[in-house]
Formats: sequence, C-alpha cells, structure tokens
Amino acid sequence: MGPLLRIATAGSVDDGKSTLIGRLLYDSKAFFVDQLAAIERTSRERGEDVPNLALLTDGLRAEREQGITIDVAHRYFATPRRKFVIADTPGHVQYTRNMVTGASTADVALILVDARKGVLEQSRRHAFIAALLGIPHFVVCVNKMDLVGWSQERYDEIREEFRRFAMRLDVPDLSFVPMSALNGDNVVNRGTEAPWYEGTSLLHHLEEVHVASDHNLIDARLPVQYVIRPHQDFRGYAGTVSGGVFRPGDEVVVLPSGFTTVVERLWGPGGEPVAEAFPPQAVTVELADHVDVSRGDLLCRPNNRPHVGQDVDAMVCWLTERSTLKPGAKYLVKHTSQLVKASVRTLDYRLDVNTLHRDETATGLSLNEIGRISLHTQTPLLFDSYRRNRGTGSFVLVDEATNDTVAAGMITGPRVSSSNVVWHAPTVTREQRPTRGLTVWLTGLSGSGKSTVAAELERRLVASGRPAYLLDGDNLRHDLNADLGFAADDRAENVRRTGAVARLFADAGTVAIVSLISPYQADRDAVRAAHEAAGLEFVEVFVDTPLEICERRDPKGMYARARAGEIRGFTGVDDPYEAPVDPELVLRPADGDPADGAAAVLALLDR
Ligand SMILES: Nc1ncnc2c1ncn2[C@@H]1O[C@H](COP(=O)(O)OS(=O)(=O)O)[C@@H](OP(=O)(O)O)[C@H]1O
Ligand SMILES: Nc1ncnc2c1ncn2[C@@H]1O[C@H](COP(=O)(O)OP(=O)(O)O)[C@@H](O)[C@H]1O
Repeated sequence: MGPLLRIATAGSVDDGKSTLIGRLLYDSKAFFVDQLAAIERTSRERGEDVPNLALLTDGLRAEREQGITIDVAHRYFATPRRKFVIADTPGHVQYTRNMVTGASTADVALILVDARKGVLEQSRRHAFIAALLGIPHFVVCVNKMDLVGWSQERYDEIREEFRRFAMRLDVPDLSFVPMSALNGDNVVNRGTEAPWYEGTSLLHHLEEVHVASDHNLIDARLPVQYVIRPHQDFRGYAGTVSGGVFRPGDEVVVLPSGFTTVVERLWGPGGEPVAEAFPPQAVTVELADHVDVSRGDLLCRPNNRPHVGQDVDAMVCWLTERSTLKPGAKYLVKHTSQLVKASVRTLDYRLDVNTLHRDETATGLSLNEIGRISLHTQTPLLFDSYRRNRGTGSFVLVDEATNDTVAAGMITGPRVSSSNVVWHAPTVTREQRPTRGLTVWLTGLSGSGKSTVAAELERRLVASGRPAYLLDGDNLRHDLNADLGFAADDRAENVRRTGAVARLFADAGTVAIVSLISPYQADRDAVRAAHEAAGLEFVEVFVDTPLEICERRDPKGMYARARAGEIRGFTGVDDPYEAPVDPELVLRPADGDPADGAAAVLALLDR
C-alpha cells in the first residue's frame, strides 16, 4: 500500500463539499455500516431516493487549542491501494484560519467549483492559501456537472479560468475532474455522462498521486525535541526529521554551537535500530562524541546549513478575533522545537487573496487576514524558507499574556532590507555625469532572438561611443540570480532584481540592455514604475517571434526537452507568456536580420 495521503478540502458548503466527501466514503465503502444504515433511513424519511451523503459529514467537530476554535474534522478511509485522511475544513469565508491549521501538512488540496457558478472569489482564496501552504498537488473538482448538462464547453471554460489564476501561484501539479458528487459520477466510479472526458475518477487519481518525492530529501534537518538520558551510558537526541536523510556514519554539525560529530546509531519510535531516517519520521540519534546538545538545537550537514538569524521575513495569517497584529507588538515564536521572544518590526503589506493586490498602507491584520511582516527574535532562529522546508520554514505566534495562538507564519527568507538602513542621497547628480542612461528591456519567448538583438545593439552603441551594457538573463542566473528557479514568484524576483541593476546602470549614465523572458506584464510594469519613480526612461521592446519559429530554432534544445517532459513549466510550452500590452517597440525578427532589430531600437532611441 502506498503512503498515507493527506487531503485538504476547500470550497464552500454550497459547492457540495460535504456531499463529495460523503460520496468518497460511501462509494469506496470505507465507513461504518451502522452509519450508512442511519443515513439511508433518514434520507428515506425525508423522501429522498439518493441517500443524503452530506449527513455523513455535517456537524464538524470543534477542537479547542489554546484559545482558538479550529473546526477541522479528520476522516480516515482506505482502499486496497492506499490509506487516506481528509482534513475537512468549513469553507465559509471567515474560516481561512481553519484551512491554515487543517491544511498545513496536506499532500493534496481538493478545490471544489460549482460548474454553474464558475471560479468564485472563494475558490481563488482557497487556492491561494493552499499554494501559500505549499500543498504540492491540486485537484479542482468541477462539481454539479449534471446541472450544466455535462457541457464540455463549460468545463473547459472553468478549467481555463482556474488555470490562468493558478499560473500566478506556485502550484507544481494541477488536475481537473468534472463530476457530480450527488450522483457519484467520476468520484469513485467513472461516470458515463461525459464521454469527452479522458481522465480518471477522483478516487483513482488520489490513489495514483505520487507523493514520495514531495518531501525535501536534500537538506538534512533534525530539530532536537528531547534529550533522552535514561542512564549514564546512553544519551540520545529525539526529534522528527524535517528534511534530508540521516544514516549512521553521517557527519553532522550541531547548531547553533557548531560542533561537528558523526551519527553513531539511529533508533526508531519503538526503540528499534534503524538504518536511515527521512521526513517525516520520528527518530532518536546517538552521536559519536559527547557534545553538548539541547532541546531547540538542530542537526544538519556541515556543508548544508539552514539560515541562522534574528531577522526574518514571513507571510502570516492572523488567527484570532481577540486582537489584531500591529507593528511593534511582542510575541512568542514557536518554531520547530524552540520558543523564542520576538517583536514584529514591520507590516510590509496586507494581501487581498482574491485579487493578489498588496495593500502597503495597511496598519494591522485582523482575523483571517494575510500579510507580510518582518520579525525580530531575541535569539537566533535556525530556519529555511517555507518553500524549501515546511518544517523549518513555519512558525506560530503566541500571545505571551493569554497563551493564545494568534498567527500562523511561513518564512519567506532572511530579512531583505531593514528599516535601520537609511537612504543616502547621491552627491554626484545625474546632470553632472557625462552621459545619460536609460533601460532597454527586451522581452519575448526563449529563442525569440532577444540576446541576439541585444548583443548587436550593445555592439553598435559602444561602437558609436555611447556607454552600453548587456544584462543577459541567462548570465545573471549564474550569479546574482543563481538562487532562483522558474516558478512565477521566482521569475518575478528575477525581473525585480534585474530591473534594480538596470536602474543603477541607467543612473550611472549607461544604456542598460536587458534580455529576459520576463513573461508577466505585472512584473515588467513594476520595473517600469520603479524607473519612472527614479526619473529614468524605460523602453519595453517586445521581440515577437511566434512560438513555432522559436521552437524550430531551439538554439539550446530546451523546447525539445520541455516537450519530452524533461523540463516542467517551460515558457510557451506549459507556462504562460503575457505579451506586452503597450510596448514602445515590437520587433518581428522572424522575418528579418537581427541587425534590423538593433537598428530599429537605435532609431527609436535617437528619437
Ligand atoms: N522553465 C523554464 N522556462 C523558461 N526558460 C527556462 C526554463 N528553464 C530553463 N530556462 C532557460 O532559462 C532562460 C530564461 O531565463 P530568464 O531569466 O530570461 O527567464 S525569466 O525572465 O525569469 O522568465 C531561457 O534562456 P533564453 O533562451 O536565453 O531565453 C531558457 O533557456
Ligand atoms: N531576425 C533575427 N533576430 C534575432 N535572432 C534571429 C533572427 N533570425 C534568426 N535568429 C536566430 O534565432 C536564435 C535566437 O536565439 P537567442 O537570441 O539566444 O534568443 P533568446 O535570447 O530570446 O532566447 C539565434 O540562433 C539567432 O541566430
């Protein structure tokens, strides 16, 4: 049997969530027989011929944990192929916090959409939170298909709309299933109503989802929860592995002390010796040397350590109605096995999860609101970003006075800039410099000819005595942007940083020529706005070569690899490219010489 699959559901009551869960349990015959009999009786009494499966899941259990009510019901069921646990969280709008607490360890997010209503704010909100929580697999259940006559057109429309939204989130795996939870089509059994649908039923999909590789098996991390010392001769350190693999013989370093030693033996939860331990296993480690290790310390590899620091940036979701988050307030941070005093330094913005708009004027966060903060801790935290490690990247904030859990947090990284840093006005003004700079920004698909045109442009400018410098995306990804991948937010950061460097060049009097796919309009607009705010000119050039041509050229063989499934999320293949809405110049180098492209840009600059 495969590993246990943790499922989080999202969607409002009206979308049919209870019915869907009921149907999963009912058709897979995974619940108690007396429960079934009771439901059939009640349904008959109500004159319904289809058993009302919502009765199975109604009345969610309320759990009280440190002052907050979390309505999360855990339902276990199994098929011959796999065991499942569903964290059922009420979908009502104010229940964001339930989702945050119920879904933080989930492998799969089930997002319900009513086929008649389409992708509502609610679905977007849940998808956003599920992505923020790092849930790696999304299944969008397009429910109530029977009420739209199993229209393929409607299904495709919803799929397209959702896909467009999800592209801005970091969702590694996204699937869609058209269904009728009420009638049971495509939930457990494959229905016959939609011959155009070539996929499997939801349950079959859930049985097949591959989760073993979702855990971070690269960065070895063991936060020490307990020091076990039953007698003089044994000293063990117990905790839950939150990343990587530990084996006897491995060299490890103890943080924060920095002592290096070797794993002598590993013991499983039942006290049995084990040959290796990986997430999320509980393990006790015996070390070769008698180094000083205490609760809250962390074991990792000497050449792969977490961040150590007192200033972190994090996304937080506020979980209580009894108070609001305010910059300057003090809390306890519960992070791995540590409890540390901390204060909120800044609230950078509050996020509207429906529109993804960042409100930088926000002064606080109240119940269910999400925002980005910077946090200063009294002693250093040993942390990773949440994207890299859900264990060492998450924390909760506790109100010291009431002991209430007030927020759930996801670390985005070490604090980038600090409010203690002051801006120094330049002593040499732009007017005093011998040349005027600006930024020429070439955007387009891979292989469209950006670099070729950019290189020619640089050559011509320099030959004519004008300082110019080419900032090539590929090259920058070797150092400045070496830590970034190709998820939407990494691309955004890539564009932001490159834009910042271009601004410096332009400010210094050089023509900064940028060659970057930069697929999102919003990211390019942000760079333009930053230039305008600094009084610098920004020229957006769209290198508009059709995908077919780029793919035929395939200068680096990337398209072939993307088509073969070796590269995922490749722009133009399975990742979006948003063409510029209003660029200063459009080049169609497909039908010309690269030199013509450069000449066209030069002509524009001369104007
Ligand atoms: N998933 C995915 N999507 C797009 N491109 C990918 C990807 N993986 C690697 N590459 C190679 O990286 C080059 C694009 O990097 P950029 O920094 O310009 O991209 S972006 O602006 O951040 O989108 C691009 O090179 P160019 O062909 O020079 O554009 C690709 O060869
Ligand atoms: N008119 C043209 N302008 C630019 N490149 C062209 C043109 N015609 C053919 N090419 C070829 O297309 C390829 C574009 O690759 P490159 O400039 O690296 O693209 P990008 O930087 O956009 O990924 C090069 O091999 C280039 O020689």
